[in-house]
Order: sequence, then C-alpha cells, then structure tokens
Amino acid sequence: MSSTTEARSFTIKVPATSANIGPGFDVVGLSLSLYLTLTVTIPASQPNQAYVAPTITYSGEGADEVPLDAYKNLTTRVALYVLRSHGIRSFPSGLTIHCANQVPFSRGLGSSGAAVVAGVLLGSELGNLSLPTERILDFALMVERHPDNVTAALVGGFVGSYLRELDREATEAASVPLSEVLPEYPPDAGEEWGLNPPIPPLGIGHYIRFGWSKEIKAIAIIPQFELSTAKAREVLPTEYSRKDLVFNMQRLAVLTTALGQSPPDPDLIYEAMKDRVHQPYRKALIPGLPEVTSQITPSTHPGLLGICLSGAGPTILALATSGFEAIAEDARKIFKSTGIEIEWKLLEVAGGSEVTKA
Ligand SMILES: Nc1ncnc2c1ncn2[C@@H]1O[C@H](COP(=O)(O)OP(=O)(O)O)[C@@H](O)[C@H]1O
Ligand SMILES: N[C@@H](CCOP(=O)(O)O)C(=O)O
Repeated sequence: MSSTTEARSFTIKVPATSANIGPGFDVVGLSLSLYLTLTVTIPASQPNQAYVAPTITYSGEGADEVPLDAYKNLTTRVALYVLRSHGIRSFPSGLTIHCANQVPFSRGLGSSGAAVVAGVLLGSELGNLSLPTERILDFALMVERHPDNVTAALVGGFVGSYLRELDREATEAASVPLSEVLPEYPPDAGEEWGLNPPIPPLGIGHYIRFGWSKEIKAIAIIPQFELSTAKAREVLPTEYSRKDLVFNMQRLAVLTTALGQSPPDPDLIYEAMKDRVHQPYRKALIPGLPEVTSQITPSTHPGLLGICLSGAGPTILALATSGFEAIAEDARKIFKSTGIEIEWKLLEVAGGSEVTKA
C-alpha cells in the first residue's frame, strides 16, 4: 500500500429469493425476508506496511460448511473478480468480514444468488467503484447465469427479467467458463497475479418489477435436505413441446398481474402457478412434491392462493393471505409420510439489497 488511507466500515444486506413461482422458470423471482448480512471493516493503512490477508467469520445458515478462506469463499471470490476487473489486484490489507446468514444453503431460496450479489456489492465498495445497478447485475450474471434470483435479490420485490441477445463477441465474453471468471485464487507461487478476467458485456440483464398485493405472504416449507441447483438443472430436458410451453406462457402472463391485484383471486392464481417446464422433472429428486402441490388447494385450505416449487427446490413456496399454519402443518404431514422432515417460515416480500456505511 503506497498511501495512507482512513479506516472505514459498512454493511451489505441481501435478501433470499424464490425463483420461478411456478411457470416462470429462469424468468421471475421474488425477494423474501431472510437475509445475508456482511459487516465489513477496512483498517487505516500506512505507506509500506506489511500486507495482512482478509479474515472472514461466519454465523448462521451454512456456518459449518462455508469456506472461511477469502480465496475459496464464493462471496469474496466474486468481490475479487470485480476488483481484478477494475485493475485492483487484491483485497485491502487487514480486511475483516463477518457474514451473518439466514438463507439456508441449497434449498431453493437463492443462497448462491445472495452470495453472488453480496460479492459484487462488496467488490464495488472495496474498490470505491460506485458501480450502478445495471453494472452490478452484469457482474452477477457472469457468475450466476440465470437472472431470476440475482435480479430479485438486487432490486427487491416480484421481478421479471431477461438476458439481452448479445452479438457474437459479447456472447463469447459472457459464455466463458465459470472457472475463468472465478479461477482458483491466489495463483501458485511464482505465477503472476493476472489482471485479465473476462469483463462482462454491458447491459446483459433487463428487468421489470411487477405489482405485489400487500395481503400476500409467502410460506417457505423447507425440507431438511439439500439439493444443489446444478443437480436440479441436470434433470431438465433441453427441448419442450409447444403444448407445454404454451401452458406455461399462458399462466405466467396471468400470474404477473394477478399477484398485484387486491384482493388476490385464488381461482386465478392457483391455476396460474402450475408448471410443466421444470417441476415435473424435479419430482424424482423431491419425494412428496406432487402430493403437496396437488393436495393443498384453495378449497381444502382457505387463504391459500397458489403453491409451487421454490427455485430448484426442495423448498415449497405457498402464497396465502391467511391459514398459514394449517397450510404448513399439512405440508409437514405429507412430507413426513415420505420420511422427510420440514421447517417452515412465514415470510414477507423484501426490499432489494442495501449497502449502509457506518
Ligand atoms: N453466504 C454464502 N457464502 C458463501 N457461499 C455460499 C453462501 N450461500 C451459498 N453459498 C454457496 O452456494 C451453494 C448453494 O448454491 P445452490 O446449489 O445454487 O443453492 P441455492 O438454491 O441455495 O442457491 C452453497 O453450497 C455454497 O457453496
Ligand atoms: N430458475 C432456476 C432458479 C434456481 O433457484 P435456486 O434458489 O434453487 O438457486 C432453476 O429453477 O433452476
């Protein structure tokens, strides 16, 4: 470090997300009131002082499995990607980060999306880059390549997004393997710190926030087993019939407006939250999924609006205006009959990510 800098600290708070909401596979996401919070401190630095490597501490969900090495942890690797993309080779000396996490890992509640968004925001703050929202999204999309979770986590609310069609050069830039975006850091002894990471094309992701009726709450019914998103994507086909695509598009078109109407209409929403693009293929990975989504209906459970897989699962998302406990406890019974225990949480729709300077 060649100049004196003052100490500073800040927090980054990123919400959980539920992607797809039935028919909107890789398209819609909803931010939910569980948070990943980073408390970051950078000590004052003096010229020519010895470099001190970052320290990460971690509490809450995932604490027993998350790497605390800043060169292996997803959030800090993403932050380093952003820094290196702006000509900054390493973390500031003496950086400390405490992560307090409420978002369970690999349950379909967007933990990796939250970690990636937190990482881009961290890189932007550490490097004093003041990246605008659109550019933060570009960096997040270079790492997590479906936009539904990261967009909702970043901007908050019920959000629809698409990836812009890129020209050939930009497509190549955006398609580099993840191992090149987030290589193993630091390089082996003797290797140079490269400053040539793949820079995201400008304006990859575009989004819009839909209305959300205040009466609607989200019940997250969380089976007590992990299912990685990568594994739950491997079971999906690469081609679909016109019939199944039309089935989903018809429902999604209705759903994006229906969830903003007050009072919400269960007849419209229950049917509009059905899906033929991902849930049928994922049921083999989630015992109890078809039973829960077909046996818990607005007529058996007053207050229920609709029910679907949250993200890639295994969490089930039920949207409801009342009757929360009956919905969750009946889902518990169905899962229990297949040998699976659950936890459930009643959640609100959250705002977007926040960076607060101390
Ligand atoms: N807060 C976090 N810090 C570091 N890594 C995380 C964090 N949250 C999630 N991850 C990484 O993301 C993985 C889960 O991602 P994924 O399979 O996509 O499930 P999810 O549905 O929860 O996003 C975890 O096993 C972990 O490696
Ligand atoms: N559209 C993606 C969403 C994955 O969400 P996650 O919360 O399970 O990571 C998919 O369905 O694969």
